[in-house]
Amino acid sequence: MVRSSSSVTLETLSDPRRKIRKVIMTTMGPAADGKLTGLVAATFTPLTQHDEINLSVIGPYVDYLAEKQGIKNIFVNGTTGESMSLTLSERKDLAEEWCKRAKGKMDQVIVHVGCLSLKDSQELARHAARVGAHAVAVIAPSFFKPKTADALRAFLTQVASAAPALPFYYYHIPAITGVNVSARDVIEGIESLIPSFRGVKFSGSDLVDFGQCVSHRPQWSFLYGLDEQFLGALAMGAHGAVGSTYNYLGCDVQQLMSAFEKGDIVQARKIQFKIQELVTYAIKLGFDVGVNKQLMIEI
Ligand SMILES: CC(=O)N[C@H](C=O)[C@@H](O)[C@H](O)[C@H](O)CO
Ligand SMILES: CC(=O)C(=O)O
Repeated sequence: MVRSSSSVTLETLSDPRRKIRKVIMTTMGPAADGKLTGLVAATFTPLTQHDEINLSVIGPYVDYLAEKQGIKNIFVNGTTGESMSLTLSERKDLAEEWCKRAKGKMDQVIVHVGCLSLKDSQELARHAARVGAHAVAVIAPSFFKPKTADALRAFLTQVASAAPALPFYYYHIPAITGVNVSARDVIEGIESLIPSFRGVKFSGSDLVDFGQCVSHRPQWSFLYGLDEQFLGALAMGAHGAVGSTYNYLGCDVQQLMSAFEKGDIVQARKIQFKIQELVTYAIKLGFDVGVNKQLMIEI
């Protein structure tokens, strides 16, 4: 199993030298109707030095995100969480621990349950509902790929049917899945198949597709997933963002959103440029989850 080489440890998460930054809440706070908005941190999976999942870090990790990064929502077992390299039982243990520890501290815990196997995805969706997740998200299967929007909708529909009471999000990440069906095509008529459908975590670079999703159903949540061009997505009407860098740049991006909302585009751009520089630097280091975990430790 290939997993990230560095792990987030209890010590690094509670390092007293870590600068305590002021938590800035923006007007993109929790919506009264439960609509998912604002920043969502895509959490890392803490591992021990022996490559076992390290559940003991999750409690302090939640506190750190809430208190030091102003994060109110988490997306667990996603790309950043290395879900596709974990076993089903590890994913279940992690989902349960995140939900337990986030109770009363986070507004929403979204559990990614996508797998190559439909049955595994359904099992994880049922489990997420049982352990108190607020929502589930599903990525397109990427070995035998759905070639049409219909085929992808059919897969998503069957997963959603295993947890019909939970809000459901499609996780669009074409660069990794190789499934290049536009998100706008995927969401066409999806509410009649998945009544619990609530939006898309959009980790593609195509802002035309993104804009067309937002304009099609502005009442759903369209959350952007390329942290380095979030400002472009905000201009297209993004309701928030899900990303790995919000683990350590949460406060900075809250400021970016506040600046955008106030119309201070120069300030918003300044913060976005900084994030672009950081991501470009990380790419030069061979940006993978291991490098990303290291950034969280060092920043
Ligand atoms: C592939 C991947 O991990 N994407 C993340 C979420 O979708 C992003 O948060 C990126 O880590 C981030 O945009 C930096 O490229
Ligand atoms: C960024 C994100 O959403 C993920 O890691 O799944």
